[in-house]
Amino acid sequence: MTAKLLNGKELAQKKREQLKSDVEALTEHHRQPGLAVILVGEDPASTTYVRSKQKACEQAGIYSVLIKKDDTISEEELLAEIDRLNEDPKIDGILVQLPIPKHISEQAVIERIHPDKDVDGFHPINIGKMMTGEETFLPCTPYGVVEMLKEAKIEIAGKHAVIVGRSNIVGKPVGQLLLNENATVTYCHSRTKNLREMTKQADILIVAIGRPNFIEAADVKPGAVVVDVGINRVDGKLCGDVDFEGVKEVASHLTPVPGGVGPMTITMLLENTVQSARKRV
Ligand SMILES: NC(=O)C1=CN([C@@H]2O[C@H](COP(=O)(O)OP(=O)(O)OC[C@H]3O[C@@H](n4cnc5c(N)ncnc54)[C@H](OP(=O)(O)O)[C@@H]3O)[C@@H](O)[C@H]2O)C=CC1
Ligand SMILES: Nc1nc(=O)c2c([nH]1)NC[C@@H]1CN(c3ccc(C(=O)N[C@@H](CCC(=O)O)C(=O)O)cc3)C=[N+]21
Ligand SMILES: [Mg+2]
Repeated sequence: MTAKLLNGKELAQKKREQLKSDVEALTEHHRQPGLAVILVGEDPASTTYVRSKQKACEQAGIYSVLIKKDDTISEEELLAEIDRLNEDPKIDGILVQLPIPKHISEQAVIERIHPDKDVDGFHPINIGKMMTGEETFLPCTPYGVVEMLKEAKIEIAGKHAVIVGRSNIVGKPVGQLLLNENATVTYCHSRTKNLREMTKQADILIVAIGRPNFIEAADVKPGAVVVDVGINRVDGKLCGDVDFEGVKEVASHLTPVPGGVGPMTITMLLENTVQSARKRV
């Protein structure tokens, strides 16, 4: 068996074309959507991601500002910057690139962003709305994963989804979104016993741990849908948390890294920004 590729890059491109015309219409009739990205420090991976977000905004016609801060910035100064953007009428979305330096509270920063400009979907109010199924900004990576499954017409309702990883930005919310779509959800993490027995029971397996090639063919049920969220650099090359070559022989569908979930994350950020602009007019 050879898995069908879930091509995130292609779907991301298609969605960005649609967004581009939505942005044109908004700009013409109301106002150009705007995104502010705050980057603290000079971590090379973060710098690269932020650059791709900016490039994507530019291509879609979204106004974007990058606010670069030294990694010695105080929490107070960073919060004051967020206050300023909360008030700025040109800005519909605010994103603080994570991780941030340890002397600044991540929770304080996330909670300072006005929930109506929280295009990452990380604010507790928006997380609460996601849990109760109210309309809100959905976290970009989980949102992108669900969009990819829907595009491929993969049935979610009634399926057993196993999530490996329970971070606030990926694992927990992706499980919640799949639950909202009526999947039966199991979470696995670093304290899970017999993890590889669990993953073998998944109809839909989502892996987000940051361990290169952790999930192997023997951990996957034949015919399962496998979504690899992991981004790892090994000898200067990108790879996921799933052993692509092995798993593609047992899975029915599989995301590549790069070109899978990553480009969808950025596209859903653009979507959330446009959604925010629309609500503001
Ligand atoms: N493609 C994309 O758009 C995105 C990709 N990523 C990538 O996804 C990966 C995960 O990111 P993120 O969620 O932020 O990571 P975190 O480091 O915040 O969380 C990792 C999670 O994986 C669990 N874990 C770690 N090692 C193991 C193990 N050996 N067995 C079982 N569980 C384990 C941890 O368990 P515990 O809670 O018990 O510690 C934790 O829940 C990274 O590679 C990251 O780069 C992240 C965001 C977006
Ligand atoms: N506030 C905040 N919001 C985030 O959404 C956020 C964050 N902080 N911190 C870091 C993680 C990681 N993340 C990625 C986005 C795009 C790709 C992506 O485009 N990946 C490409 C490859 C990129 C490359 O070549 O390095 C791909 O998979 O094809 C990856 C990872 C968003 N994150
Ligand atoms: Mg994390």
